[in-house]
Amino acid sequence: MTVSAHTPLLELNHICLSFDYIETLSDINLTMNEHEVVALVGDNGAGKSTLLKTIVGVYTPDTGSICLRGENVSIPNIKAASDYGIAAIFQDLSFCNNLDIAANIFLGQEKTSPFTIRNDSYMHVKAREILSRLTSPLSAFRSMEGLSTGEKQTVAIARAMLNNPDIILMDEPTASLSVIQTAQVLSYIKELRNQGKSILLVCHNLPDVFAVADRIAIMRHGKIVAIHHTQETTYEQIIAEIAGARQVNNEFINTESISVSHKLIDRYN
Ligand SMILES: Nc1ncnc2c1ncn2[C@@H]1O[C@H](COP(=O)(O)OP(=O)(O)OP(=O)(O)O)[C@@H](O)[C@H]1O
Repeated sequence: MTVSAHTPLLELNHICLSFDYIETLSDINLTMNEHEVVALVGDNGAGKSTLLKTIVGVYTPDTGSICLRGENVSIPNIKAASDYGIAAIFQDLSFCNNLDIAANIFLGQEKTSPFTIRNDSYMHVKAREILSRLTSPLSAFRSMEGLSTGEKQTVAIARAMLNNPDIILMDEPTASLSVIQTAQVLSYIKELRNQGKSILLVCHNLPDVFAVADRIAIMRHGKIVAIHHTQETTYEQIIAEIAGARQVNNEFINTESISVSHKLIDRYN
């Protein structure tokens, strides 16, 4: 297939996945382009994390296909995803607190010299390079012990950058961060987009979503129910779609539960 300027970097076509006969992902269609941040929003249990895990091969879709630059690919596991240039940062960040930042960036992918001696100097140079690409002031020599949650998130992003992926999937990277730490992580996301990366961002916090996303995809009950360009939508519309409302005469009428919609509007106001 010829790759044109319009061929999406990543394309999910009719992805379906069930757990114990319960459909968790239902006919998911989504594209991502280079230089793009796509936010995936939805209430708890909508299927956002499951979708990220399906893209990187933790789960195999029952039906549907994944295309990279127009080519159908099979991604059986996270290693294969990495080989295809897709990295993921999940919510449960795991680190070795007794090691420094460089060693944690290389965790499981340590660079060795002849005689399998760990090549610490290479790992520090490379870790410094990745951190500076993110514009992070963290030193690769610092111990993980005592890092703040925001600094740990920075190390997780740096670790995802190790194999220079084209696509980075992030599951709630700003959850439980302070205002300043959140701003820092959002600035890294923008920086990665400027470098041409494509980012799929699961995020509950709508101000964060509106701050960085180019497009917003709304998931409800395992389906993508709408996709908007960020500049062409509003908080109210996104909240209404998360809750399952529909617009009648410029008002959002909740077809599923009026109280869910009000609760969400209260949460974000
Ligand atoms: N391995 C699994 N086995 C069975 N059910 C699962 C599995 N993983 C997820 N589910 C179910 O799939 C549904 C979607 O879960 P998922 O974690 O993807 O939602 P989410 O939108 O990411 O929610 P949250 O915002 O709470 O993380 C939930 O009902 C969940 O219980």
